[in-house]
Amino acid sequence: MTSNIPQHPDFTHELNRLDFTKKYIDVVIKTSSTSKDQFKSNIQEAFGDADWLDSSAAYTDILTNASFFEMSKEELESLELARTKPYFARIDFKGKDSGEEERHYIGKTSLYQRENQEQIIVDWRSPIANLYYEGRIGDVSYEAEGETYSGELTLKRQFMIEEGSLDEIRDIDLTTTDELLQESLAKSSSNRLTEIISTIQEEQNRIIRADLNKPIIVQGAAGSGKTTIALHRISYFIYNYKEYFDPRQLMILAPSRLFIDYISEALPELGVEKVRQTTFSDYVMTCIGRQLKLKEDDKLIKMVEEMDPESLKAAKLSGLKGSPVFQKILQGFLNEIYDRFHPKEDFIIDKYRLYSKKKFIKLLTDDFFYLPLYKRVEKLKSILQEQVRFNKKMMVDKVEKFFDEKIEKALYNLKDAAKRKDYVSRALDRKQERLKEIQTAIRQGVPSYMKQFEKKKLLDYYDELFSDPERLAHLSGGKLPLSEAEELCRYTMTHISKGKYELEDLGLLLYLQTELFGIEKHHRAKNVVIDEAQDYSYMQLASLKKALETDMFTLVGDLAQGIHSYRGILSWEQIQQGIFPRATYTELQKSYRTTIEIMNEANKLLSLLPYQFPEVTPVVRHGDKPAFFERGEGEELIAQLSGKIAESRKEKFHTFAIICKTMKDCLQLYDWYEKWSPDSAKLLKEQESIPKDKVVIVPAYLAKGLEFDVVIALSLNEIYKRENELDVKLLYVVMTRPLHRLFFYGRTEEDFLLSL
Ligand SMILES: Nc1ncnc2c1ncn2[C@@H]1O[C@H](COP(=O)(O)OP(=O)(O)OP(=O)(O)O)[C@@H](O)[C@H]1O
Repeated sequence: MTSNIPQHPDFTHELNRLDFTKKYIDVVIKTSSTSKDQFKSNIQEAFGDADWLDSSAAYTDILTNASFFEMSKEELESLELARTKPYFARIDFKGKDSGEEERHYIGKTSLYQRENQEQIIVDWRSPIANLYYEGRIGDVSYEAEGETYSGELTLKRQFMIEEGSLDEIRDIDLTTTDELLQESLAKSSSNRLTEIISTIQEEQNRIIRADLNKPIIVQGAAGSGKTTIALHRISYFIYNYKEYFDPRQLMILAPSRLFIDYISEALPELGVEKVRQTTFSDYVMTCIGRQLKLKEDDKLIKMVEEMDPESLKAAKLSGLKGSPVFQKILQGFLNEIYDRFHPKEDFIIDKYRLYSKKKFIKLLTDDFFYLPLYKRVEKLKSILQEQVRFNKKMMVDKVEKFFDEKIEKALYNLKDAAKRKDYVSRALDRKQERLKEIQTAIRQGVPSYMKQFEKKKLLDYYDELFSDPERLAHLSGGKLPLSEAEELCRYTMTHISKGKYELEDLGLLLYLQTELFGIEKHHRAKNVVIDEAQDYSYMQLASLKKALETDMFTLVGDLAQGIHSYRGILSWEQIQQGIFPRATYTELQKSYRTTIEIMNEANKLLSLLPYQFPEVTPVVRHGDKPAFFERGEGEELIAQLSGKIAESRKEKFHTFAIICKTMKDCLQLYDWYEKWSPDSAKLLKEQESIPKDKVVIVPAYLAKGLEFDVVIALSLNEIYKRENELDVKLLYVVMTRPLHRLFFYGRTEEDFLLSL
């Protein structure tokens, strides 16, 4: 790698190029906000004093071929964002066939010179930009629109551009060991996901650009960039499919609203702000069309705080509702419901058989089976209505004809006038009666036939499912013992009878909703990204796939951080085999977030977990070793913490979190903060945004997925126990949150399973 700045021989050339690009962007922005007639004078104004361009062909081109600008609002917005840093890299590629050397400047968005269609900036998501991420100097190839282009990569150059001015140029070979990455990682966090487009690594790039028509499962170590990659993959997807998909058809499922808030700032930068962002529970409620009261999800908290056997039991029971056995149970349950929709009689109106039950059942179980049950029934109802409409005239005509003929005959045959009159009058009455009868039969035929079918609501069916343990055990085909079924029914009925549901119920409700009533089309996303996927249960994922009618999922997660594993995923294999057989499985073991010293400590915890993952490899970046301090109480502790934070602020760190094992400890600490250092800390509860200027106090289970410059792991009343898997996972989460510094404050090192 060379980095001789600013003496780099091309520095002036690149400076001019940057100047040209910036001015061109200005013209584009200005022109589109004024009018096309203004274009020429804008150009002259912008480039008038640029003597380096005077003689260049590009300048003449611009002036002579001024053409109409058509930019969408989105294009314009991204161009405005790109003004201060139009590109970050350049690659030179010499095509084998053409033999010509092409220069490509890679940035966040593309920009064409409208006059000659030459690219001024190439989008990072374009096929050729892949060479920047994957290619090394020498022979390379890339694919675009099904064709392979071979050639030689002769230059790979990075630009350090800040606020529109070129600071430095570096020619590199591999992106993996570049200084740009080191510098980017060394920066302090502003609590938000940072921009990584210029430093995306090869293994990450492969996931971002992996086949967009296939699901992908990523097991990634803490800090390996899962969240970041997931967002970039969406951005890549949008770029590639912008003509086919509206971004609103894509969906990000985040673990909490707090997390959505955390990622939301990164979204517009990537052009993915229109993507639907929601949580699993909000999404299910949208699909079922009603707001359910959710039982407080306190199982994890109780398990952590009290270790009480009741919570353990509850967790186990709820966990069952997420396990694959429930797919079997639900399918059996649905089959029983379907059977109840087999009519007992043919559809007869008056004495006419308009539709046979056999045909009805065939349509129900065969031709229309692709539809949700109640939609099938609706369809059948309209078929019957159609039959009635079609035969109505015939039925009425027949009655009329019958009586008219009778009357005619009487008029002709009966000689006695009085008798004839009497007969005719009775026949006319009878005719009216029959016509009335038949009209009523016509009107009521369909509704009364349909009455034989139940009309229940989703929640009624859910009640039904958990009201009979014997049936539940039977439906499981022996996989759920009766004793467990009894416990599960009792447990579930206790809360649903009060109108309250727990997260574990939602997956099953979504499944039933899909099969019985269907999901409205506009709620169905075409492509779904799930972050922290390890916390999803098998049934949640199976239901989502069914509801969305697609397997186009990007699942990213880390089993080592699976603190909800009582209900979550135990192995990716099971998910791949059972739900996403087309999925590609990838592992990321490199961690970008934290320093070697911190990662080495966190890695020690992995050996206490039952997974066979290799140790996480931190990207080479050093920092201070994590340190332990014996803590004081009350005012003394607050003084200790404030001192440490002030010290860190001097090191130019901006974001600080004190992470306790439990909310109880957090509350205690927050109390002390309020008393001894009011207004300097913020206690983070679910669904709040993260303040940038305060020290954040947060329990471990809520800190998952977040990152801070400096993390203080604090133990007041709660310690982490080696023998408890959940404790180890929680501590692992805590220790992998910091970017730069990690401190422990407690009574003894062993309380944090440390031997520093
Ligand atoms: N290629 C990269 N270049 C620069 N920074 C990167 C790169 N990859 C990841 N990072 C940074 O590493 C940090 C961790 O990324 P991210 O939060 O996406 O990881 P994660 O795998 O989701 O972590 P966790 O499992 O802890 O939630 C972020 O600060 C991110 O900006």
